[in-house]
Amino acid sequence: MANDVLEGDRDGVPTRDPDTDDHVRGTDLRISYPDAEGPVIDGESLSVPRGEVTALIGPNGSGKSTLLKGIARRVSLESGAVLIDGDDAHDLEKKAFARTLGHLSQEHTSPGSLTVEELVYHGRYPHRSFFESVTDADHEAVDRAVSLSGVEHLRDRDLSSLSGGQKQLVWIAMALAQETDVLLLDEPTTFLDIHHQLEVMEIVETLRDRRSITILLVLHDIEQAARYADHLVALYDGEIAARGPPSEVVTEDLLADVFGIDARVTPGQTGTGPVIEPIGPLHRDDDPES
Ligand SMILES: Nc1ncnc2c1ncn2[C@@H]1O[C@H](COP(=O)(O)OP(=O)(O)OP(=O)(O)O)[C@@H](O)[C@H]1O
Repeated sequence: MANDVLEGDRDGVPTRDPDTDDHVRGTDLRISYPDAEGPVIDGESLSVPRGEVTALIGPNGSGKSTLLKGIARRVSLESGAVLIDGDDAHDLEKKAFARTLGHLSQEHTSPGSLTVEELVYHGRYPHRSFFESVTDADHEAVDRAVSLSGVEHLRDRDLSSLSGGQKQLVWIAMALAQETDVLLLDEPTTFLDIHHQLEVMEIVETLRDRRSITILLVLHDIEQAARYADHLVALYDGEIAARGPPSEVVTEDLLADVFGIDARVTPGQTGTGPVIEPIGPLHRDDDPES
C-alpha cells in the first residue's frame, strides 16, 4: 500500500518492504517509563518514507514525544527495533548515529553562554573528532543552515538575548548544521506566534521540496500538519489510530474519536490543508455519553 506510512509488522521481525522506499522503520516498538503504569507505546510499528514529511498528531499525552525519543535513542526500547536504511539504529556508534539522525526535542539545553553562531557550530560535533579543528565543510554547513533558517542577522547575538521564536529558529539551524539524512522535530511551532510558526513551517516546506531529508515531526495544529506533511500518523493513548495522506486521516470521525470534538472538515484548496470548524460541545473524558 503506497500510501500507508505505517505497517503492521506485528511479529516484530525487522524486515524491509521492497515495494516502498522506507527510510526509517520502527517495528513492534514498546516503550515504558519506570514510574508510568504500563507501556506508553505498546507494540506499534511505523515506516517513514524517504525524503518526505511525516507528521505525528494526537492529543496531549498520547505518546508522540515518547515515540520520537524511542526512534532517536533518547529512551530505551523495551522491545522492537528502529531500522534506518534497513540497519538497526542501535548498532550504530554514537557519532555515526548523530550523523544519520538529528532530534530537536522540546527541551533545549544550551551548553553555557553562547552566541548564535557558536551554538550552530555545535551541530557539527558528530562530524569532527575531539581534537580536530573546524574545517571548510563545517563553515559551509553552518552558512547553509543559518541561511536556510533565516538567522544570519542574529549570528553574533548572545543566545540568551533572543526571543523564544528567534531561539527556535536558531535551534533548527543547529539541527540543520548536523546535516543528517533524517530529522525529528518535536513540536517545533509550539509557543510561537503565527509569524514564527510560518517561518518554521516554511523551512520544513523548503526541505520537503528538496526531497533530500526525511522529516518526522510532531505538530499540534492539525490544519498545519495536513498542509505541510505528506503523511499523517495519529496517535491515541499510545496506539496508532490512523495513518496515511492528510485527506484520509483528517476526518470528522478522527476528530471525534481521537480528539473528542465534533467538527466539520472542509477540504482545502490545492496546496492548503483542510479547514476544521468545531460545531458542537467538547466531549469530556468523564462524560459517559462521549
Ligand atoms: N519521563 C517520564 N516518566 C514517566 N512518564 C512519562 C515520562 N515522559 C512521558 N511520560 C508519560 O508518557 C505518556 C506520553 O507522554 P508523551 O510526552 O510522549 O506524550 P505527547 O503525546 O508527546 O504529549 P504532549 O502533546 O502533551 O507533548 C504520558 O502519560 C506522560 O505522562
